[in-house]
Amino acid sequence: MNTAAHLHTATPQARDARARPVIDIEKLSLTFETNDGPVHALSNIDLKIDEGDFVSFIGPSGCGKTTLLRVIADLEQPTGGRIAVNGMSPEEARLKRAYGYVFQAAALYPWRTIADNVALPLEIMGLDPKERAERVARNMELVNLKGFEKKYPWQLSGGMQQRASIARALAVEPKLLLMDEPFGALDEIVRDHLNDQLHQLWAKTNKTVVFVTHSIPEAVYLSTKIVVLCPRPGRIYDVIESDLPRARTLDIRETPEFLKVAHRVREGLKAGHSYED
Ligand SMILES: Nc1ncnc2c1ncn2[C@@H]1O[C@H](COP(=O)(O)OP(=O)(O)OP(=O)(O)O)[C@@H](O)[C@H]1O
Repeated sequence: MNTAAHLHTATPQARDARARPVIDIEKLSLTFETNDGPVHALSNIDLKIDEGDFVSFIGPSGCGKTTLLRVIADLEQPTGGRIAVNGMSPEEARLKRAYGYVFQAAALYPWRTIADNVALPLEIMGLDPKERAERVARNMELVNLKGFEKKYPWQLSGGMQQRASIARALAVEPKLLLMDEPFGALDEIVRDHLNDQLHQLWAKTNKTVVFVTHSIPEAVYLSTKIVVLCPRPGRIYDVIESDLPRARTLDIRETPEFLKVAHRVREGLKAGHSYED
């Protein structure tokens, strides 16, 4: 672990905020009671995420990545342990709209234009039309969708639809962005492009991002911290503090430093993997 290098490259705001983690999880567990008996989705999870961190959850299918993200978002209730989001319970954080959530599928309403999809949470919040229009324009520009406001979702490519769903999550102006495999269904080239854009967006806005993925290069390219999970029960196998510079381009994937972090993630995945699956 290279905490010194990590702090050295953090912005001043990120350093100040390190006093209190954005997400603080202690001894958290979650067991689903099913007809086939209990499923131990999460067991004994300890994790701290600081402001400005980009944290990826990676691990084999069923290791609890989505469940952990949903616990942070107050979409699942833990059965044991403690979790605080911005010093509050996940429920309080949700009610205060402390986070934006991006799902695996873009989930845009086909009968609304892209701009109207991005505006939807702002309508629900009751923002006046002028502020709404400003926020829609600002966030569509952030995800490079300027000029596509009047299009309908089906007129856009999969990658553009996913960018629109990111703009919708950003429109509520959360400091925390929770993303569940947002690029999983896209081809490699589009995914590379969106990884690059997401990285730039994160660097520009200094948001805290929690990101679920199955892809080692994606996790290593995007993250300041990589959490490797393993299944049955779902638990943390390794937490890797990346010492790659915060300013990166996709070329970094060819460097020995990148390959070293990727190797450690791969070793963690192998060790925690059951080949009976
Ligand atoms: N609502 C539920 N009821 C019962 N079991 C559930 C429920 N949600 C998830 N599980 C189980 O909890 C475990 C963790 O699931 P989860 O979806 O969090 O894994 P994951 O790592 O995100 O998997 P994937 O990579 O396939 O999306 C799995 O065994 C899953 O079947």
